[in-house]
Amino acid sequence: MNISVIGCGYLGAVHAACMAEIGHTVVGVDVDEEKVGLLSAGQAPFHEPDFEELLAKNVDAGRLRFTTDFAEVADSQVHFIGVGTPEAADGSADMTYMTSAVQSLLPHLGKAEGHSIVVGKSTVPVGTADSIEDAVVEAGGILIWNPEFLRESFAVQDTLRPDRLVYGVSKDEERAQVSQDILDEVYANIIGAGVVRLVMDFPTAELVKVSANSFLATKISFINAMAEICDATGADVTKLAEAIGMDDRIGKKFLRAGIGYGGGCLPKDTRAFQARTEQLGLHSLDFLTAINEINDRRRNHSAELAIEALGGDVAGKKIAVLGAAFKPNSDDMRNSPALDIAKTLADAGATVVVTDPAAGPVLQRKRPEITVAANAHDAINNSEVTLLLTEWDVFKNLDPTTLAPANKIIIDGRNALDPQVWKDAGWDYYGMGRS
Ligand SMILES: NC(=O)c1ccc[n+]([C@@H]2O[C@H](COP(=O)([O-])OP(=O)(O)OC[C@H]3O[C@@H](n4cnc5c(N)ncnc54)[C@H](O)[C@@H]3O)[C@@H](O)[C@H]2O)c1
Ligand SMILES: O=c1ccn([C@@H]2O[C@H](COP(=O)(O)OP(=O)(O)O[C@H]3O[C@H](CO)[C@@H](O)[C@H](O)[C@H]3O)[C@@H](O)[C@H]2O)c(=O)[nH]1
Repeated sequence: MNISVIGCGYLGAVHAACMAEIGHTVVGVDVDEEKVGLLSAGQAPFHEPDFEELLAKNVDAGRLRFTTDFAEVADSQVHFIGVGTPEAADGSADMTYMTSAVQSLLPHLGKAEGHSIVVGKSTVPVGTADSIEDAVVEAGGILIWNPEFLRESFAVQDTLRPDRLVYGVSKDEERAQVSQDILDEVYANIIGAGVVRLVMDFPTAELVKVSANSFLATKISFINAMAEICDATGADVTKLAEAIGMDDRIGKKFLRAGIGYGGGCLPKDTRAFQARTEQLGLHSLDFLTAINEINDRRRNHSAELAIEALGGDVAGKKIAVLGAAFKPNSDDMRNSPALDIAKTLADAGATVVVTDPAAGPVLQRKRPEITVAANAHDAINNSEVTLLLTEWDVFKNLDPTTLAPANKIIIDGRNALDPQVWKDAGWDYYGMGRS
C-alpha cells in the first residue's frame, strides 16, 4: 500500500521505516530540510537502536523516501500524522504543528485510488480528533486515531511488535468500518503476529495515551517519594521496590527510584493532560501537581548532594557528570534530568565535564559552552565528585579501581551501581534512597 508519514522525528521516522519494512511504499514528509536530507541518504538524525539499518535498507530498496513537498503524498491512500505536540508556556499542548500539518495535507486528500485515510498518531488533548474530523471529511478523507506507545531506545521493536494497537474511530459507522479495515490492512503483518487491536471512540483512544503516560509518571514519582522516606529512615528503596513489585497487582516495572523522569513525553504529557482536564472544568488530575513536584525535587536533591559532598561550595571545582541523554541507548536530551542537574551545578560555579556515549557528540556540536569528555575515564580524571545520571551499560560496568579522581565520591542518580564494589574500592557511595 502507498503510505505517507507526516512529521519525521523520533516517532515518524521510525514509523515510516517500519511501515516500509513490513512491505509498504512509504513517503515521509517533514518541514525540516536538514532532517529530510539525512533521512533520504539513509542516515538516522538521532540515535535509536536498529533504526539506521532499517532506514538505509528500505531507502536502498526504493520502498522509502523523504521529502519536504506535501504534493508527494497525493498517491498515498493512508496518511499518518506524527508531528510534535510540545509543551506551550502554560503547560498545555502546543497544537500549532498539528494544525499546520493537517492544513497542508487536506488539499492532497482524495487523489489516490480508493479511500483516503488520515491516521493521527501524535499525542493530543482529548477532543482533538472530534475537532479535526469535519475538515478531513470535507476534503475527501476519513479520520482514525491510532496513538503511539513506543519507548525511545526500543522504538523499532515497539513499532513492529507493540503491546497493543489502539484505534479511535468515527461515530459514523461506515467511516469507522472503512478506516478500521484499511488500518488492519496496513498493520496486517503486526496483527498477524498476534498483537491485540482495540477499537473505541475518538476521545477514549486519545485518553488511553495520556492516561498511560500519567500512570507511568505516577509510578515513578511514587517510588521516588518512597526513596525520600527511605533516606530519612535508613531504609533501602531498591529492596522495597523489589518486594512490592513481586505483588503482581503492583508489578516490577517503572519502580526504579532515582533522579526522576524526563524526555519528550512523560513531563509534557502529564502537564498537558492536567491542563486539558482543567479546561474541562475538572480537578480530577490535581494530584499530578504533586507527581511533577516530586519529580523536580529529585533533580534538585542530587545536585544538592554533590554540593554538600564538597562542603557547600563547588566554585571552580571539577565535577564529572556521566550521562546527558534522558535515558540510556538514546541521544535525546529533551527535558533530560542529567543535563538539568549538570546545569544546576555549572550555575553554582562548578567546572562540569559531561560524558555520554551517544548524546556527548550532539551536545558538543549544539552546546559548545558545555565541556564534553570523550569517555568516563577522562571525565572522572581529577574530578572532585562524580555523578552517574544516565545508566548506560558502559557506566554501570566501570571498574572503580581504574579511575583517577581527585576525590573518590560517587553519586549514583539511577541506583545503577553495586554500592559494595565502589565502597570496597575506597569510594564514598551515595545512592537514591539507599545510602
Ligand atoms: N518520541 C516518542 O517516543 C513518542 C512516542 C509516542 C508518541 N509521541 C508523540 O508523537 C509526536 C511526535 O513526537 P516526536 O518525539 O517524534 O517529536 P519530534 O520533535 O522528534 O518530531 C516532530 C517532527 O515533526 C516535524 N514537523 C513539525 N511541523 C510539521 C509540519 N507542519 N509538517 C511536517 N512535519 C512537521 C518536525 O520538523 C519534526 O521533525 C508527539 O505528539 C509526541 O508526544 C512520541
Ligand atoms: O522506573 C523508572 C522508569 C523510567 N524512569 C525514567 O522515566 C523516563 C521515561 O522513560 P521511558 O518511559 O522508558 O521513556 P520514553 O521513551 O519517554 O517513553 C514514554 O513516553 C512515550 C511517549 O509518549 C510513550 O510512548 C512510552 O510508552 C512511555 O514509556 C526516563 O527519564 C527514565 O529514566 C525512571 O526514572 N524510573
